[in-house]
Amino acid sequence: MPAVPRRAPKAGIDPDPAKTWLRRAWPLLRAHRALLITSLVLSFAGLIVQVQIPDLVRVGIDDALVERTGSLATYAGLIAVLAVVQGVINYLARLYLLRTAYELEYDLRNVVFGHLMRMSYGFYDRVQSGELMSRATSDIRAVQMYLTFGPSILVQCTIAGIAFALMVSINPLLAVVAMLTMPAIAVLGVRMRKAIFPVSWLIQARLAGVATVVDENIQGVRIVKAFAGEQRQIDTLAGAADRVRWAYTTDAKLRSRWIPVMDNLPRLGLALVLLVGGLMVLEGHATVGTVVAFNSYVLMLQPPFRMLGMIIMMGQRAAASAQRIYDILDTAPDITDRVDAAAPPARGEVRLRDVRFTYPDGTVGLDGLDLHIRPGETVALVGATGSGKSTIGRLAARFYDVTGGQVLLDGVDVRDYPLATLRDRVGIVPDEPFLFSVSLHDNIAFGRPAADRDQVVAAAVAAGADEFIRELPDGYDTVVGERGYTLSGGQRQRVAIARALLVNPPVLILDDATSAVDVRVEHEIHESLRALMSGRTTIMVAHRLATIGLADRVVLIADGRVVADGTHAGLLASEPRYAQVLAATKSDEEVPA
Ligand SMILES: Nc1ncnc2c1ncn2[C@@H]1O[C@H](COP(=O)(O)OP(=O)(O)OP(=O)(O)O)[C@@H](O)[C@H]1O
Repeated sequence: MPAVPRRAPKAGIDPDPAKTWLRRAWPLLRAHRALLITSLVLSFAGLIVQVQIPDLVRVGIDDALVERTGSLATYAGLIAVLAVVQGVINYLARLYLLRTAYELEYDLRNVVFGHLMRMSYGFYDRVQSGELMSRATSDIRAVQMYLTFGPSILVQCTIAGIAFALMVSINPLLAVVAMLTMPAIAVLGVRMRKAIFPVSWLIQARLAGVATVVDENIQGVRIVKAFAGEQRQIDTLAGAADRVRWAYTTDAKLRSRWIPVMDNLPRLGLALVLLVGGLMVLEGHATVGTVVAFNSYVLMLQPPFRMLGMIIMMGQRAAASAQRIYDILDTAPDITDRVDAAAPPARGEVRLRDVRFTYPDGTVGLDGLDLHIRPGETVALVGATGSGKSTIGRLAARFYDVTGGQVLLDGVDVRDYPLATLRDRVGIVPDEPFLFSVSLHDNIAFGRPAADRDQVVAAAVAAGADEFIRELPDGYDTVVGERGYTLSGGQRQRVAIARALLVNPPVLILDDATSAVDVRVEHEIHESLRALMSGRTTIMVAHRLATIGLADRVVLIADGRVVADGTHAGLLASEPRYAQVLAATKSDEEVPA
């Protein structure tokens, strides 16, 4: 995959959980303060220009129309110029504000994703991916909106102060009359948001529900079809969609009740200004221009008062979203890296010493397991389902840390290796390989992005993948469908083996990695592995006799412990439990000679 040049996040979140959410977000805002302050200053300048316009209209009317002393064209021209200036300033203010918003969002997204990537298997065992997606999108958006639009709305609210000051300087009594409806607007604005807010939350939650149903059914479409579950799943979606419809309708009802009230209050304000202002004009205490200008001010004052409610609700939503984001960021990765530790020369010796391991949910994985695998050995791990075979590989690659005992690689505890070195030395191919929706070349080169085509092909040849890849329309450049579903199970496994081989690890763990490959191909893969990279330690979780036949040594695992160790023939003769496990695998294949 080509490296995309990117900028690192400029700042993160304050790590102190005792601080308020805004204080914790402060470093982010500070990192982008230049942009934000520029935008706010510009926005303020735009407001100053904006409040001048009604005043100019007032002077224009009184001067050019009533007194007939000034030139109408001059006033009209001046107003037009101010409008253009305000337009340009607003354009720039908006541009800077949006840039701040997206820069902040970029940082936040990278910080969250970077943290997610550092989290270990145990974390992903606990959390739900749908929930994480939502945190990574809508929660980040909610925080970003409040951090950038919040200050901007506050600046816009200052227009109320500026306009009021100007009105007082023109006509104090009329200024008070013009402001009369504002407190009502502010109070109703807050009430409206309070009424609508829970419903908008409900809409969000229910939309997420629909997304989960759609997502699961698209991911699991093969199962749905296999069990003819289409109609049932359509009904499930209809139920979820109905809940969204109800929430939207309730929202619409609330809005249609509140919005006309909010829209009509300003008209009451206009009527009051016309009545009181008109009487003052008739009595000679005000000019016609003043009444017209105050009309504009009344309209100009509405939005800030209306937005008060919005900003309060945005703040509440952002606080809840921020808390959910912080919950992720505050979860420290439980697999810690010893970046600067020195690693011994790689030989490929693996030793598990009285290893105990309990999964985060309390399930016992290994229970005092002792195992020594010499460099270059090929060992098959055999055992009933759930006996702990895969767990051994996961602990050797340090996807989890042991709860007791030690896993040693070349005599050094795996916890004392830099993680990158360890993962280079212990290659693992899971039984259900995951392929990315990129080309086969890029899938194979995932662990060595700089590898050239020859190296990729060599790995594919060794994994028995070259032949079928060449037959694909675009060969190695063929882009596989999501999760590699355009390939067969056996083909996906071979690509995954090639991916592990390209890294050329001294210890290779094949976790039932050839289960979907037919016996002949499996044999070929192992033959080429043997020939190509002799001296590699290979640990195979094996269910099939054919796979077991490739091993120098067989280790029988039961209840998280080693119960027997020897050759296939030896165990068959001496260990009844071995024969039982083999019988349970339902394999009727012969061991290759
Ligand atoms: N992520 C996990 N969270 C909780 N328990 C787990 C997890 N993975 C495995 N286990 C449990 O740990 C035990 C050992 O599992 P492991 O996957 O090592 O078995 P296995 O011998 O490889 O089985 P199989 O042959 O079926 O793959 C089982 O009881 C299993 O249910």
